Amino acid sequence: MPKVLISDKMDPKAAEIFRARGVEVDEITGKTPEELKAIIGQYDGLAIRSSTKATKEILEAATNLKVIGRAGIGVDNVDIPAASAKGVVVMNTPFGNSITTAEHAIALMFALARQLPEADLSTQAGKWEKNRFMGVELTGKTLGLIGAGNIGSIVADRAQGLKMKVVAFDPFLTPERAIEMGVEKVSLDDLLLRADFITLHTPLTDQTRNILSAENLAKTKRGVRIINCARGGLIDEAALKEGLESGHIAGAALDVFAVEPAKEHPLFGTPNFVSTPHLGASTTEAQVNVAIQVAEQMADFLVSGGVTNALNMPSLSAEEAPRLKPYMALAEKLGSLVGQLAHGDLKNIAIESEGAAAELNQKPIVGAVLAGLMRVHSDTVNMVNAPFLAKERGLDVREVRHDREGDYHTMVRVTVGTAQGDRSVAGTLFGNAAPRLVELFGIKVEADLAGPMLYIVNEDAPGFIGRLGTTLGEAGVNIGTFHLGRREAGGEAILLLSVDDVVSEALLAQVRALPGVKTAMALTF
Ligand SMILES: NC(=O)C1=CN([C@@H]2O[C@H](COP(=O)(O)OP(=O)(O)OC[C@H]3O[C@@H](n4cnc5c(N)ncnc54)[C@H](O)[C@@H]3O)[C@@H](O)[C@H]2O)C=CC1
Ligand SMILES: O=C(O)C(=O)COP(=O)(O)O
Repeated sequence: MPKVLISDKMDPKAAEIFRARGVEVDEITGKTPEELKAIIGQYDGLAIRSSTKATKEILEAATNLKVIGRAGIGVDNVDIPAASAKGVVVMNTPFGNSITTAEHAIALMFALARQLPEADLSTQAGKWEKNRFMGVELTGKTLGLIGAGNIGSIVADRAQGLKMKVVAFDPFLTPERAIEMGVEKVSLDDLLLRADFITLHTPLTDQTRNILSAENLAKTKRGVRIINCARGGLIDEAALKEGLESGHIAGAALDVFAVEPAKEHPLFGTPNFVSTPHLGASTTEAQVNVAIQVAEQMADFLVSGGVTNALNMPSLSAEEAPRLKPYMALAEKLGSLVGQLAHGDLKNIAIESEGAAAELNQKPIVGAVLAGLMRVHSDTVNMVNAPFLAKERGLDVREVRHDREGDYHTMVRVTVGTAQGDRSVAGTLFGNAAPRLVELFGIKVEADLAGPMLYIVNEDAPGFIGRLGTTLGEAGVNIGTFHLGRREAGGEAILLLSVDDVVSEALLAQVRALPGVKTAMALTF
């Protein structure tokens, strides 16, 4: 039974769902990194919010871990490259708390416009300072949106309801989407110059870190009010404090800080500064949403291999997973075969499907081919990290789905571009289940790809098979299966033998020395 650790406070629905789906679950929150490291090895899944940091060190200790589920959106607390390198799927719940977070940004905007926290404090202190708190209207003001994704677009919609003009800076925002959202797409400089309020809604990445730097804050309009419900680290906090103190910035509201928990902070006590302790996602509705979603997604993956909302792997529904499983085995074997046979740098790879295979989700098939191919270079490659490694190596990957009916009811073909030209292998499923190689470099063969194998290209001539059998027999190598293919009689022949033990280099040298042998290689599957 798979076992999951919930290491951050989560709605009880998550544990309920895990148990109902046959997943064992422990809820242990508040552990230090050292304590987490000591126990993580027992778990197949780790369910987190923003407090747990899934660092490289934690991942190294996570010897059984298959999936990390983030009950929320931001995954900057997960070392995704390290997880990918270890073949751990990382999932989030991209929509469950977006309305709630957008509403928090709007709430903070009002808090700044009308100085609500200070007014509340003063009133409850019995001061009745009616003349101290002079606010500003939102109607007619310009809201500068940095990041116009899910949350940013909900904020834009609500702000338009408040009759604000919204300008947005987001390099990935298309002009069409900007029109649909009713916002004006602008440059960052333009936004800084024009916005009365600025709200941040980007993930924390190398590109967004310090996006409101001291230099950029200096470009803002005098009297600007700034809201950050995205991530600490997007704003230079020291420069923000200076701006508030000089009066250039009329107000700032932070829900997030560069270092959390922020129990002490230079900004605390600064005039016109409002803060909340990372409450953006903290509503009953959002927490129920993300708890249900993360548990369903993780259980799908651990129980049936379904993949939803993964950040480092293509999606695969729980219904598709069983049908795709034999195809993934076939794809991986074909990838492995070309990886072992093709020499030198591969520049491109095409994965073609026809018949029943063409009707399936191609992404997992492509992922499995790449995993097979890349595993030749590294043991730690799997479906999760293979596409990243392929990209890193500059491999151009193409997927093609054919409508045509071929010789087989289902077929997957893998073609790699090598210095010697294109090399292609193809396979089918017997009985919709058993992977079988049917074509190797243009020659029809029929072979299982399993265990240690010997691959030989030779000139088709009488007596060769006998001599090969004797050589292997004398070396004590037992032949399991024997597959022969040739282009034409007397031409080039291909032999694929499954053998009981890995063929040694010394024996390979003997095989290569047999008359007519052009190539001899040991393969493993
Ligand atoms: N305070 C809280 O409790 C919560 C905070 N968040 C934070 O909000 C962030 C945004 O969430 P979503 O809108 O759902 O994400 P999203 O992925 O839908 O949108 C992010 C947007 O940022 C844009 N972006 C990326 N790089 C950019 C750059 N260099 N400059 C400008 N824009 C850039 C993207 O194009 C995208 O449109 C999350 O990554 C998370 O860190 C999310 C939920 C709760
Ligand atoms: O979903 C997000 O990105 C959040 O920042 C919410 O964080 P939390 O789950 O409340 O710790």
